[in-house]
Amino acid sequence: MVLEQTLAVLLIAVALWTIISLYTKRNIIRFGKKYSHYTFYPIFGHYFQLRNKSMFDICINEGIKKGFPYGCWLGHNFYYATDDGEEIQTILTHPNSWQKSEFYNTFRIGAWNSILLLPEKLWKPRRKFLAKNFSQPILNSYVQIFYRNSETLIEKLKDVQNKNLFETFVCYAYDSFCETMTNKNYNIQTEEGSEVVKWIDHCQEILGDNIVRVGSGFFFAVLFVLTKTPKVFQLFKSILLYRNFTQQLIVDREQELKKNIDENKTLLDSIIKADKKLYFNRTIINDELVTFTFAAADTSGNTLAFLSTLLGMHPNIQNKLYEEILEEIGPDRPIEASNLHSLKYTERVILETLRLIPVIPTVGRYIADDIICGTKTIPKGVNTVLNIFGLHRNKKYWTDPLKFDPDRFLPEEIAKRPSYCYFPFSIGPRNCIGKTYALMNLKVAVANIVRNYEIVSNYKSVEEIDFRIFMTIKTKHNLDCRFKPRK
Ligand code: HEM
Repeated sequence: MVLEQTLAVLLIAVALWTIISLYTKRNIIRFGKKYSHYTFYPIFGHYFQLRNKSMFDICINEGIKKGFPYGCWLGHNFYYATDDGEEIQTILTHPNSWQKSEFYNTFRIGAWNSILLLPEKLWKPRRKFLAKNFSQPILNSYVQIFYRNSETLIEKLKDVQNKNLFETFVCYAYDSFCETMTNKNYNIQTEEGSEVVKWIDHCQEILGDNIVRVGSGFFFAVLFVLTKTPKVFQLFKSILLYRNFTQQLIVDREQELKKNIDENKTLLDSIIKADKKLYFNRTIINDELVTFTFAAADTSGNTLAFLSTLLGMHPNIQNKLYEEILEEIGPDRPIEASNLHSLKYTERVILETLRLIPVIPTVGRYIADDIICGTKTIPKGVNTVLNIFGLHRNKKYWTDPLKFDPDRFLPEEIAKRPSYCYFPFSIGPRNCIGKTYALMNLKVAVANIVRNYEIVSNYKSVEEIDFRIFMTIKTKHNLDCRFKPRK
């Protein structure tokens, strides 16, 4: 009797929730009809049609196959995906879209309270405070750290051959970033530390493969926990191990600061010493460090793996790059901050890599109030998926988009196209805080790799590369990319 009554109450509650939710979302349902290709079921949305699809399928492949813009319902959350530059620019710079799309909530499992996810009011002071640590003189002082770690990378590349390419480069990026944070080298490239990279990759793979199950709302997330318990266990284990690693960085640095109270050199120092209104406990400091280490290292490391492969596929571009590096720096001189500005071709190669394979392929914003985009009004409550990957390959803006051509970034070529067709670091208030840091780090690594190795790859086209994504982009297979010592 009690069971029957409980079930009846539950059913009534679900029915009521469904009716209220559908009523409050009636504008979105009307809007969504124009863009979705599947039948919408109350409670489930497009769960049945999409549940086995990965994040890459949903955010990118669906749009490529069926055309952008398109929409889908994950439970009662509607997602609108676009690859139109003007729309993307309007949304990213609009005051009604400060908040991140619902799918970012999956990131909360690892870092609840970081700059990436904070609501506008809390985000503003934190961003202002953190941005001070990215001034040009501070970044210049990091170049010797990048260079020292790139020397270790050169050694590691001797025996990387095809396998673990992402791991090798991401480890380099972790070593660099952790040292700029703590003034200490964690030897992630050479010691057991590379486990850190495996844990974070594991989390991305599980979440990327199960995004529909995890991102369709509370009921489906519970269903995911119940039906995929071993995966959930692995996910939480990896997150915990990763958080322990970043926690150790904080403890180590705090001890250093106790020995020398005047020291205040790094971003982590300023977070540790910050006004307690910004970072009021150790958990929040760790949330920030989890976000920063991941945002800095996974992005830069994956970009280096793709850039090397693209150079291997294009020997002419590689030779031109090699000539610039020999001319501007020489075959074995240490790379210094003053060298970086003159590496113009190197910069074009990096920018073109980030066009063809943007390491953060989509960003998302929640529409807090109606936004007018040209002739269309995107209603309040829509989650947008702003498809940087699609934008960077959109034929409306790029001729022969799959061709790797760094000269697209010559100043005269940039002037010919609209400013809104290239956003690898996003734009607007919540753009990448580490853009200059990333470009400097990448330049040092690329210059050192190319003057030491000739890179070879057998791919004929980027279409041979099969991608997978969660927050960042990787591949489903090892990349075909080999490094032959130049001397
Ligand atoms: C190739 C390298 C990189 C690329 C392509 C990249 C790209 C991006 C993009 C597209 C966003 C916007 C994300 C969103 O809207 O949800 C972002 C945000 C962010 N990036 Fe980067 N990033 C790179 C490297 C870095 C580095 C080196 C750092 C740190 C030193 C960093 C720290 C961050 C942080 C903290 C945010 C969140 C900013 C905020 O919400 O205020 N990134 N990045």
